[in-house]
Amino acid sequence: MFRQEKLLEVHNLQKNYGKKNNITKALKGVSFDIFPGEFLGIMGPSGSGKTTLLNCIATIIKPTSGRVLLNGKNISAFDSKDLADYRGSRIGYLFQDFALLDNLTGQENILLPLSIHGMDFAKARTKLDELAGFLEIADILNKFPAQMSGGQKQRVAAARSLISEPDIVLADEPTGALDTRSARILMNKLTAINHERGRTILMVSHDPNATSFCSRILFIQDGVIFHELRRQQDESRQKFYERIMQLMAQLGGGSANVL
Ligand SMILES: Nc1ncnc2c1ncn2[C@@H]1O[C@H](COP(=O)(O)OP(=O)(O)OP(=O)(O)O)[C@@H](O)[C@H]1O
Repeated sequence: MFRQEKLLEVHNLQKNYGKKNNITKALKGVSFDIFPGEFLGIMGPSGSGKTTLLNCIATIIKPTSGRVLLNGKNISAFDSKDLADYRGSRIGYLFQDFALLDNLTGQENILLPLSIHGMDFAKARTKLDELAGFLEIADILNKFPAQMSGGQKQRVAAARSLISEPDIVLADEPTGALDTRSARILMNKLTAINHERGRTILMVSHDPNATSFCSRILFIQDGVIFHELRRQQDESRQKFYERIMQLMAQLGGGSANVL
């Protein structure tokens, strides 16, 4: 029988902050797999460990114990060259607050990772033009972040996260700083990146409107994954949203309609 290879494996990840009498156990043994082409959401309330989990996968922070494997390779065993390649090319990162450099234009922000990791200029230019068209940011490429709307900034950040054609895009509350309309535009773009381009996405969010775009959602609370929801084939986003809300009703309230 055909068995799909796992793209990313998270094995029993634990992360403690602080020392001795003042320890916060942010992750208490988190395990899951991501398959190529998935759009996986991680949902959980504030302080449940979502950003900690994403930052361990991105190697921004070091887990206390446990392993993360990309294409079967343990990322904590990478030498400095493999680690630079992993951070620079194999993963793309989308932050809630965009993390654009204020003194660089949109285009310069997008191309920055490539100039650090040395992609061929002509290839980068072609890729930039293609992404700018797709993300509808072609007319703001020469603007500075202060001259862009929140939605435009996040689409520039999305282009930056995709320019190196990473194996996986890690998104941390990418709609958190956006109004409802900009959030929906961004989520539609991320969905198209996933559906039409087959790019794998791991997105953490506490917002059911955002995660209703995902194909599967893991729920985390107090550093532990406790439930999984899978979007059925042909299930509408409204129906999936309602199932997310039903589950969340056990933890708190919410609105019955997608935004
Ligand atoms: N650098 C740190 N030092 C100490 N404790 C931390 C640190 N970073 C996070 N924590 C704690 O770890 C726990 C998990 O935090 P984390 O930021 O991963 O949660 P989150 O689910 O992303 O929350 P939010 O949705 O509010 O961003 C929280 O109790 C938090 O206070």
